[in-house]
Amino acid sequence: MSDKRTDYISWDEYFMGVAKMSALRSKDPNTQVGACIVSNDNKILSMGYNGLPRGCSDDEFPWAREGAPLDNKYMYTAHSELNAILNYRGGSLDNAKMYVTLFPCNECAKAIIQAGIKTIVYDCDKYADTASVIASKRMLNAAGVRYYQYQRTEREITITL
Ligand SMILES: O=c1ccn([C@H]2C[C@H](O)[C@@H](COP(=O)(O)O)O2)c(=O)[nH]1
Ligand SMILES: [Zn+2]
Repeated sequence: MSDKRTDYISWDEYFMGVAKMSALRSKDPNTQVGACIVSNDNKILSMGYNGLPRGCSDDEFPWAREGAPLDNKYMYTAHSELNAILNYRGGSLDNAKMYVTLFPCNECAKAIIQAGIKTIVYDCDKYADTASVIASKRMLNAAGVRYYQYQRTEREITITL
């Protein structure tokens, strides 16, 4: 009889866990988003989280949600999905899968489609009623990108760092 552990995490828990861990790097006070791109043979290819572009100080640019366009975060934040795509230093992302903690917006959907990613596994869809997410789903459907919601297992993991 084998002594193999049986309570190891599943692939989905592993990759969504990595996406959630990446999100912890975000400085956004309201919504932290993490993404993890995975190959067909379950290799992690890249990761990303929402944050300011290189050279743009986290302390100098605004994090507010409200106010004039130049005084809130939306003009400046690079989204986690785009960062994960841009962080990839290998060849092609054709047929890869993306695990992401928030459903991708329309701009990220464009980048995902153009990168050749074919599957999205998302956790939260809190902006489902917005034009951005409706447009995103319309483009993903047209482009044949499959997406489905991560099924939470409610497993809790404590990591001492
Ligand atoms: O596809 C997406 C959509 C949004 N984000 C980031 C951009 C912002 O930093 C937050 C959203 O902030 P709210 O305060 O919830 O409006 O999420 C992303 O990374 N990817
Ligand atoms: Zn986006």
